[in-house]
Amino acid sequence: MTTEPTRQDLATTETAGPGPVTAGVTAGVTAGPDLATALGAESGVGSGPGPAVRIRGVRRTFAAELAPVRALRGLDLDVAAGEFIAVTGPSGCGKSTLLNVIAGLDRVDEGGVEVAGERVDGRDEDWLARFRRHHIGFVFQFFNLLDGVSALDNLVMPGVLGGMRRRAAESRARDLLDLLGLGDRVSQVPAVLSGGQRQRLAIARALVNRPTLLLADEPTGALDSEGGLEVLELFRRLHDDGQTIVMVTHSAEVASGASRIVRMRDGKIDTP
Ligand SMILES: Nc1ncnc2c1ncn2[C@@H]1O[C@H](COP(=O)(O)OP(=O)(O)OP(=O)(O)O)[C@@H](O)[C@H]1O
Repeated sequence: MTTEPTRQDLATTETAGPGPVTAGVTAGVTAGPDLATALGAESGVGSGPGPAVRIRGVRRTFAAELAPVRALRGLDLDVAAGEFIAVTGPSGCGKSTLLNVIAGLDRVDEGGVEVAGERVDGRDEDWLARFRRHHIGFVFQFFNLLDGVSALDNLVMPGVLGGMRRRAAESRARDLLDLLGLGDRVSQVPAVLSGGQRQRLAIARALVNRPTLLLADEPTGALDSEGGLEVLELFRRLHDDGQTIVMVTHSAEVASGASRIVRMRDGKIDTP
């Protein structure tokens, strides 16, 4: 049976704070004082006094041929607004499922998920699609870019879908491409870009609608070490400018660039 915790259940539980930044890296991404402006006023703010993400008692079990797979087993997690957390843990411990649940891409069987002060679990698909458009930027391991269209249009399309007029979306897209060191690539298709450039393009796309929360599932997993460090450096800049980021990674080096490392084991948080 599914049990629904009330908003009060979620709100009355303790909130974890951000930890120290543990490491720094350098890479060839264009630095710029305008990044905070480009991100916009909504970035990094859980649009309310509470944490950006608040998860309580979440369970998610998948049907499987042999036996049900208990991917999340009563998981609790808080992410403060402006935090950059790295989620690590062995293969199959539930990291991607956790991201999907935060984004409302997967449902929960039990427990509660709040993002930017809004209850996400138990919503219908239309509500979730709208919510994601305004609050969530998702970065995937294999980029998930539109192959047949230019770098610019890869950004303009989600901007227009997010409610911007085409001209405004184009202007925002150009700004982001400039800031992420892709200003000379606007009319190129993803296929001619390097892996690192494709991932930067995917990050730019995720930022178009000024998301409250940037979620990244193994964003450096398909890149060589230089490309991976570039992406990490970019995340650190975004974090410095107030962007809240939850990143899943297998790499200890990449994880050490986050402001807090959260370890998962057997569908739960191992280190709160
Ligand atoms: N849609 C699904 N249907 C069935 N089982 C699933 C589904 N999604 C995930 N699982 C299972 O749930 C468990 C957790 O999967 P998840 O992808 O969240 O783990 P992970 O920690 O991200 O793993 P990895 O590090 O290998 O990517 C795994 O055993 C996986 O096979």
